[in-house]
Amino acid sequence: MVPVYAYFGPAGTFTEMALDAVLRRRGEASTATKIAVSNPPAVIDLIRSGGADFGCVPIESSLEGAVPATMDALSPSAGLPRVQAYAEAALDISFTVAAATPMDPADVRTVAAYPVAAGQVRRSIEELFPRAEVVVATSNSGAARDVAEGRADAAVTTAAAARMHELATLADGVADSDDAVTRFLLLGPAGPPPEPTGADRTSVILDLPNTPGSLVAAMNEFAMRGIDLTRIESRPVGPGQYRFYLDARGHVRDAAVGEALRALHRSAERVVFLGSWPVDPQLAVTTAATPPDHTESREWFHRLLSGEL
Ligand SMILES: O=C(O)C(=O)C[C@]1(C(=O)O)C=C[C@@H](O)C=C1
Repeated sequence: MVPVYAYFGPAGTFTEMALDAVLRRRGEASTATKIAVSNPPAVIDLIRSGGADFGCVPIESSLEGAVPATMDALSPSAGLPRVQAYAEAALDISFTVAAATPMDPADVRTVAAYPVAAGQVRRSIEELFPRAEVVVATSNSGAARDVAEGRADAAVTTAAAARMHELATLADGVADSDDAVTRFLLLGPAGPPPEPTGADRTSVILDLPNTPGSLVAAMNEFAMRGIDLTRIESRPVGPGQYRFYLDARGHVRDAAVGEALRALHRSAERVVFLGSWPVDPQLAVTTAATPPDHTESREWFHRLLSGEL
């Protein structure tokens, strides 16, 4: 059976481009069945209910930070199955501003933009369209549809969505920062992680006891084993209470990472394993310290127990 891949749509979003990049890497670009879903939590729900085999969602923008809707949906509430990440894709992000027909920038009064996108182009839009007001769209591709259907004069969108809706490009390569990158995850149901590649990322969600030092202690399980943390986020779960999301360099099958996770399981109220997967080559860092080799110490310990030493 051909796997079904859900993504945050409609067609023409950056999320679809990220999914296409992952499918090309997996050699499935021409065979996969793709279905567009209206928001990231709905993609995750579809995986949990078995309506899709995999799903692609944005997780983090280098300018706007975490995508809260994705983060919250990743943490399963009681009784719901865990989802797991199997791959990531990083995309350089710049936007196309398009209108139904070519028009004078001074005549643009409303610009439809998805809020995460609006945050990445605020200054550029003020400069390009000084008389425009930004109106909310449901996605980057949805912004183009808003223009095609007459709800806004111009859209902050993708080149693909502008083409799909036969819009006229007013500006291309629009971004307040020229090094904006958004990272996307390919999610699926819980299962064995892909083989270690030597440049992997492992991600966990932690519910920690509300006691002094519990977060420091959790981070120290990585630090003391020489494991580099690449991301630390929190999301509120109640007044003054937080859930923590930690990404670490390495694979759960690396002895050091496995030991850190087992230690967290002993001390945390809940550890949700979000997966181990290859880092997108664009984000690979070569300077990180190499974790100490745990194989030798484990063999030493086994020999000690067996009385060989
Ligand atoms: O995939 C899209 O086009 C989206 O609308 C999502 C999204 C995001 O939520 O981060 C993706 C990339 C850009 O950073 C802006 C928006």
